[in-house]
Amino acid sequence: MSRHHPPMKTEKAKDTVSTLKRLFAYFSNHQGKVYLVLFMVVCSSVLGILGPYLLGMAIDHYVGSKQFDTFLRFLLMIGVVYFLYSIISFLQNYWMIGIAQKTVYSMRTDLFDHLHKLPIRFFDQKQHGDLMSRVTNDIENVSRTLNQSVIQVFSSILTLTLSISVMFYLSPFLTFVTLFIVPLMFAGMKWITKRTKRLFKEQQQNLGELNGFIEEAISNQKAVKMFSKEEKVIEQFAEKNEKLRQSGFWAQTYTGFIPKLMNILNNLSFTVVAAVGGYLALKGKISIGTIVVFTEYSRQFTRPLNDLANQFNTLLSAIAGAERVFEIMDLEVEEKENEKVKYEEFPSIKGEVQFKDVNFSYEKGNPTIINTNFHVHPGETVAFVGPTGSGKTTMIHLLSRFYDVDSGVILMDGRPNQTIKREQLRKFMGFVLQDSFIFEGTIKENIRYGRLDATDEEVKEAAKLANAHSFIMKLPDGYDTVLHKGGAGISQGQKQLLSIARALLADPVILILDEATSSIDTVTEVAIQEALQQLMKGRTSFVIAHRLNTIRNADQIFVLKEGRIIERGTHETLLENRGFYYELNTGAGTSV
Ligand SMILES: Nc1ncnc2c1ncn2[C@@H]1O[C@H](COP(=O)(O)OP(=O)(O)OP(=O)(O)O)[C@@H](O)[C@H]1O
Repeated sequence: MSRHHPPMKTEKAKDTVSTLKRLFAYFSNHQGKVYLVLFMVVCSSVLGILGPYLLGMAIDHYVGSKQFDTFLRFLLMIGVVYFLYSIISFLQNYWMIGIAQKTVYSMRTDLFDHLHKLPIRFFDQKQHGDLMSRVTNDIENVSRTLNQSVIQVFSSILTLTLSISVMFYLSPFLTFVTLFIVPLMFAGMKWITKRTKRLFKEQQQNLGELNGFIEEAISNQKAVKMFSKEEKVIEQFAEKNEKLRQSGFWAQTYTGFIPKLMNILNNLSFTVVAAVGGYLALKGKISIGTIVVFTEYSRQFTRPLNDLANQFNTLLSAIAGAERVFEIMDLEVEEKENEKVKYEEFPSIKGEVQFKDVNFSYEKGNPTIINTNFHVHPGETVAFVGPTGSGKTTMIHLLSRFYDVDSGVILMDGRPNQTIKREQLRKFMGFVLQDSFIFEGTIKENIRYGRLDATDEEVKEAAKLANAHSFIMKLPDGYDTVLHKGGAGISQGQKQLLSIARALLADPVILILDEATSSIDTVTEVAIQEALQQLMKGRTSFVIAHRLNTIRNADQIFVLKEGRIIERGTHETLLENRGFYYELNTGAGTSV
């Protein structure tokens, strides 16, 4: 079956407010701590404002009235204020990191859980690297922002409000002079952020695409080498890498403008405040202490604006990341499609399967399975044969409800399969697929995957029935030999024997078998054939058959062509008919 990658769509501008709301909803699970952190932020902001104010008072007492004692008392107070400020700042960050980590932990769990409930259709269409990028990069982005930015944004807003209030109290005129840079800042920031939001999203999208490509290139290394496509792959990689470089370059360049712009405005504000303040002091309108408070605040006050501007970008990229995460979480889960259906409990089934007028298409207007009818009795073996693309794998997809029919019905023991929960349905089914699924773990664990509560003895029993025991015993650690992902280190045939053992252990009522096409040495081939006979015994078996032996033993053969069953019968009757099946067998047509 081929995997289809639709071209990446350019993403629409999304709803920032609702994304933020959803992010905050995650916070509400830790309400107590959030309030505590907010309280601390208030304390640290007040202390941060108090420091310069006290410094101004100290200077006025010293310079103005030469009261050295009071001056010293003020200095001591300043020391205490800054000490408390540091302690509280540390604690607020400590608590915030705790909240942030728990929040992203929940998001990651929710996303991963949701991914597992999504229909196969989604995975068939989505680039895996892009998904990986959402589970890792995007969540990491959110995590980083929550760790650092949220507190900064809050404390910046508070500091701004407080410092402006104190400035007004001290000298409204000088406050207006200080505030003249604010509109300049906003105008500059707006100009920059308008570009950066789009660029950040582009950068993340390009990163997702590149990751997808890398994942594919690495997992298909053999094929790449076999077809000598290294250069082509490197070329494609370079193209995607270049795209990422460009979007990264522009996103970072524009972001880099922000601190520079702030710096210029900062210095400008400082100069103006010093000049106008000095003039007012000379005129006796304000004290030297007030100028000190203003110059301190003008920095205090541009710093939070500065921080806000810096954090704004981090926030934007985190919001873009969160949006991408929520996008996946909003996709409909498999079961939800049929919320209206009343599910029936099925303790067991006999294995009778019926297709009634089944029609199905992956894409509208392009039917893949057309008007299909058949009836399979419990314990029968059915072989699907037909040229490539004729719909054999799709039949398996429908049987296992990876996809649901568009019209018609599939009956299991006489009941529509859509009234059986997928999870339960798949418990009745066992799968032995072309690409034997081997994960990193011991042989024992790999076989036990079929039924997790099986004892060691049962695992061994299944391996014996599957003709796998003897090769396992020849491995250095026997059943405890560790296999690597994909089963590197053991042969194709041995992998198949393991997956047969796994299926035997699961003891399904219905067996789905996608026979491997790869040729295997005769001894292993015989072992596999025997093991399969053992496995199919007494079960309803659906086989995408490639081996003549399997086809010959089938009770019913369905010959598929372009989504229709065009012939059906046993091997002998079909050969006698001298139709399409006969052509396939004699090699006149496409091979089976
Ligand atoms: N996920 C999918 N999305 C869209 N079209 C698909 C998808 N999977 C398969 N198809 C298309 O449906 C048709 C039937 O595919 P299917 O995989 O069932 O064929 P097959 O008989 O199993 O072929 P093969 O012997 O090559 O595995 C093909 O035209 C294929 O391109």
